[in-house]
Amino acid sequence: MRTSWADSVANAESSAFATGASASTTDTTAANATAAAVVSAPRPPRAAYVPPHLRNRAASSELPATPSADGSSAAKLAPGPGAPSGGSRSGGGTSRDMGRTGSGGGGRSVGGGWGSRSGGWDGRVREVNPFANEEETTEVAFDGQENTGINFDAYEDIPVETSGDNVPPPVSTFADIDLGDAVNENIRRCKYVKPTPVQRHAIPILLAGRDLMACAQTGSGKTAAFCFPIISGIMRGPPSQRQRGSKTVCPPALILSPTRELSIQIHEEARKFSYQTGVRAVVAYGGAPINQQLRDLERGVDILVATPGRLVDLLERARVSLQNIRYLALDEADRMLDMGFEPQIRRIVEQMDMPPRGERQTMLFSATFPREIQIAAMLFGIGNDDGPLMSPEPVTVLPCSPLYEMRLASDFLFNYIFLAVGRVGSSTELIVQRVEFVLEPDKRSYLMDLLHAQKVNGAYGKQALTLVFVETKKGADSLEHWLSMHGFPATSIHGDRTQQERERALRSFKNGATPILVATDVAARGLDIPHVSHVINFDLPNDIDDYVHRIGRTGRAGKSGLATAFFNENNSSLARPLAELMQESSQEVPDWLSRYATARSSYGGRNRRSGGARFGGRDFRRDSSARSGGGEYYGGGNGYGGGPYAASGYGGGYGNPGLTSAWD
Ligand SMILES: Nc1ncnc2c1ncn2[C@@H]1O[C@H](COP(=O)(O)OP(=O)(O)OP(=O)(O)O)[C@@H](O)[C@H]1O
Repeated sequence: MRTSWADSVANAESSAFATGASASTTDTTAANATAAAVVSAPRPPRAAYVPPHLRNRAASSELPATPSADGSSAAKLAPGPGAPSGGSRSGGGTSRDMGRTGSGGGGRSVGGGWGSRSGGWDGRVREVNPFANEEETTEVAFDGQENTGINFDAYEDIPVETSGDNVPPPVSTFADIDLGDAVNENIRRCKYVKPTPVQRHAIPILLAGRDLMACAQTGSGKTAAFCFPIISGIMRGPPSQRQRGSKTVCPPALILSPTRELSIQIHEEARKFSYQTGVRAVVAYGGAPINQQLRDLERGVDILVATPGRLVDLLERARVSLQNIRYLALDEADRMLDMGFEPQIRRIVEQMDMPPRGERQTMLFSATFPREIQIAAMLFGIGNDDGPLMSPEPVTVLPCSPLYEMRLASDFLFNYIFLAVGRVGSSTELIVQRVEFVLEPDKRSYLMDLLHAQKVNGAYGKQALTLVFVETKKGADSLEHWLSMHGFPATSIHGDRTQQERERALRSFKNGATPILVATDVAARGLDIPHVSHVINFDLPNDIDDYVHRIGRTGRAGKSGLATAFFNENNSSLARPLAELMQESSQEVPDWLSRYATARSSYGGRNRRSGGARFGGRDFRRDSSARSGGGEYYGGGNGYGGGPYAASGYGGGYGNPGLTSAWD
């Protein structure tokens, strides 16, 4: 068995080599790049905020060009959100239809059409080239690798489901979407040749101004799927406003994510996508000096990428106002709506000055959505323009119950479109999954065998990174120490490390200095680290969705990867969903795991997110039993405290205070 591990490891790693670097490969971390932007760059002179629509004009106050009559791009998709006619959008901000009606056309005329956006920020604030650092380091670290090995064909036969009213059709190429010359140039710089399936579907939906709940597999390009339409909408929209003399900024777009590192990463991506468009992205997250972030905000912000805790802080200090928000994106949305984040999210979205749903455009993205969130979206108010399909009143809502989480989701969306690329919560077949039965005391020696196999096979180095997930922060420290003592260069990331330490660890992992990263769930979601060829679940999580996100740190952007899990009695509640997931992803399920799964089902054990009967691949507005309020999920009227979810220990993952994920 161990020999087969070694083979798998070797195969996965040579395959990682063979497939080459991802489109945006770099061996510098997002944090590094951020630091480069913030620290190394010469500090630009403080400047008054200049809104995007004015930034690419000559210093003399030119009038906007006459709307272009150029029909050449008329056949292309153009953003719907508030697309103005005649280049002016003022006065249109209050109706429910704000940003909903445009079907293209008028918006492109601002400033004489996309072609006239020469790019660049206001002359007084220098925009650092987000690609410069990357190009340099890419040459050094990944010499000889080009972005040609990305196997996006692997996604081609994935079933796609969309539902909702009047779903805009997907596009086939980036050329089919009128994102503008500057964004197109950035797509080229990113070396994106064609849109991934989630991008093909989501971008037209979002450009049409519709709310969206989108689920697509890890590593399939969701970040660009929500960033491109936001950038494009901002470029075409009204200028961002700020009262003269006020220190409060009012960005038109807010992207929330659950961890600091993910926020940094999204910000880096947004900076690339918006380079020379005049759209300015700023990041704010906890653990870093707030003064620096305040100064950055003062220079102007169109897209604020933030973690919820730090955002609440900024709102309380009145340094940010949400009154002009037109685009709200929740990345890792299911996590953001989970118990741990709920108070902050509800506060941000409902209790501050953010325009209500219907007046802003809301987008929820994740690789996993528990079915309760989908059902909630259906039940409480996103059914259609006339309002909720069902009144929420008859249902008892207990805080800390899944229904509470469901209500939260529904509070955000308006007449949304549901998009599922692949089965909701599924894992890509690009990841080879192995599960080994390993008793607790044997785990370290098994791990050692795996790592030795990698070393022996000669693929141990910069381009073959191994991510080891453990359950606790203490466990992470201890395993890191143990590995280092045994000659394996390792570092760790978890919630007890300072932000500086976390960013340093990530950097040294990414650049291969310490090719083993021991992590808690703080690194489970969203992080896009090139060359992670092996994810080891040293401790399995309690929740199958967490497993999906963890293993999704490998096998990204069409590349293959390997995921190994150590399973024992302590993980028996995960046996069934794990076996199902593996089966669905065409993986070999060991007999002993199937037996565990069967035994577990026979006495009713079930992981809350698995739900046995699957929550996958469909919009729950179509589920008549749910619609009627009866059936499996609403029967009993017990406020969701028990039923299928009780057995799995709801909240046992992130709800466990021992497993802090740094969300601030
Ligand atoms: N159209 C494209 N062509 C080539 N590469 C792409 C394309 N779109 C995205 N990528 C690359 O694919 C990788 C994964 O993208 P991204 O991080 O957005 O995935 P994701 O779906 O958000 O994953 P997760 O669910 O783990 O958060 C990134 O390196 C990104 O640059």
